[in-house]
Amino acid sequence: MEGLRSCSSITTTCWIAALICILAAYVYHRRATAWRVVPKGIPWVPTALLWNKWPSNSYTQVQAHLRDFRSGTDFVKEGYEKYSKENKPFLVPSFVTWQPEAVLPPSQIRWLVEQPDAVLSIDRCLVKDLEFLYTAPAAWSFTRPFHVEAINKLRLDSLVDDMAEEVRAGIDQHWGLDTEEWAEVNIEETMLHVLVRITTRVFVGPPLCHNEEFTSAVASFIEGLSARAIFISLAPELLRPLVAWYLTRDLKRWNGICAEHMIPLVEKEMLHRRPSDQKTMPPPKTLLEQLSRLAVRSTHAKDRDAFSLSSRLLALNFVAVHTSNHALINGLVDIVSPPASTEGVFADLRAEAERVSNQHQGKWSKAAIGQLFKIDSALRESLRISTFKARGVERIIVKKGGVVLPCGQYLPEGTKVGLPVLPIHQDPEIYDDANTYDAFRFYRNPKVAPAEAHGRTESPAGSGHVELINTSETFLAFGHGRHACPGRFVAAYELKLIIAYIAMHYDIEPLKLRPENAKFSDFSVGNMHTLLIRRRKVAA
Ligand code: HEM
Repeated sequence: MEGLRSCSSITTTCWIAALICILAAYVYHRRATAWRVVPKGIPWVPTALLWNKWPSNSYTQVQAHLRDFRSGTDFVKEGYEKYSKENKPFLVPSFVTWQPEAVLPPSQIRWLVEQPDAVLSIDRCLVKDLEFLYTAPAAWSFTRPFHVEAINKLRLDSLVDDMAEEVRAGIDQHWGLDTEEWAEVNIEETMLHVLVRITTRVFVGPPLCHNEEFTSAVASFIEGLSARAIFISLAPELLRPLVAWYLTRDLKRWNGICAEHMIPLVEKEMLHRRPSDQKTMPPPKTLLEQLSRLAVRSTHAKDRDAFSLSSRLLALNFVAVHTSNHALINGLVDIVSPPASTEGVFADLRAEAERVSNQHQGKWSKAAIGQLFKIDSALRESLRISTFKARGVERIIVKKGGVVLPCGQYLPEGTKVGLPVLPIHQDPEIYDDANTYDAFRFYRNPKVAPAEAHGRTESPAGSGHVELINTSETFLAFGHGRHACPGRFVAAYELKLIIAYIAMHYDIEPLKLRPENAKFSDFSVGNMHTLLIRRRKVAA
């Protein structure tokens, strides 16, 4: 009897413990998913799901997020035609973050980019999309995002020589010097290493940028981060810390290797660049020097932490190389595929690069790069038509109580908002023959897009050339407004130098068809594209 009673009291205790665990898990889950805000009163795209229902309940929302994996870009295009043209926002699912996004119409671009950070936050968005709190936690331990200021302050004219040297050494190494045999190269893999070379040269300078242990840790971190971020965001909230701990072990190791190399440099910089020293010191050249100089001015210990600064530099390396690599893969493929390949675009770019290089005695400078108008246009056109993400200029509403859009729609705090970037870039009402890659569209056509008049720079021929780095409401590859990509000037220099070098020194077998990119959610990325290349004999 006594035994039975104690057995039943153990069972009761187990039940109570289980109930407490379930309740705790439920509370944790509710709190952890609270950021996934679903605003009310906005139409969803896709409009037709199973049983023709909008994603109005959890089950149909899960379906929508799953369908986004295959059709994310189509959803944005569908919503653009159906709602954006009527100046209305629409809601799309996301397989990557599982947070719906309110896509605002073009008529609200100005409103979006003019909102202060206390209303719409780009940082919250970046941190969530790349799961930076798990993938690069120390990089976000700061009170002020002065890395943007540091990038803006880079004196690129003093870095052109260094960048050109890395372009030459990197491409020679990865594409080879064989002038007899054609070789097959994977653009993504080879260009990643070239871009890591250039970026580390700009970020940390020599000799560290030539240290193999350091650069291979940087490359591994860059290659490994995105996929891990996606897997972490797919994990159930409850298991996420555990999954993230497991998946980020290598990222932490690579971060540690990089930190070991960077911390002594950061500390040395900070030692020598106290505010009182700064007037007498030569201007900083690398991003590490810029960042350290801004860090010592901060009154917050967090901002001056050397490990956090080195992690921030590594995270920036990821942002810089990852985006530039997509731009470069698409740029190269667009240039050597029809219609550009049948129009002799590559030969035109070669002629321009050789002419400009000869005019400047083979020495690249800010002025010389500024004369590569056709290369500039070919790259901008590729970013227009082959934008690697269909939605962009994304922000999270951080204002307590939410915001009211210019159309009167209320969006609660925590809602993610963005713009239909790809549909705008491919809208025939904005760009003539919008679905065709027209390499010299921005070089020759002064009426390319009326809204782009702002910030336009004229080419010597007065052709109304619109520069790669110009952002506008109709060209959003670098975002637009206050948070437009601060690294686009660096990117423009490196991409133009790379295309010029390739055009001058390599033949590329034209492709018969533009190879398809890999598409998932609203992403469209290079799909291990390969090229047949051969070193030219004639080039000096
Ligand atoms: C072709 C190459 C690149 C592309 C297409 C690109 C694109 C973008 C885009 C679309 C944004 C978001 C803008 C917005 O939401 O308004 C952005 C932000 C940013 N980019 Fe780039 N980027 C490129 C290269 C770089 C490079 C080389 C660097 C660093 C040197 C860099 C650093 C950043 C930073 C720090 C931000 C955040 C800006 C902020 O918080 O205000 N990017 N970039």
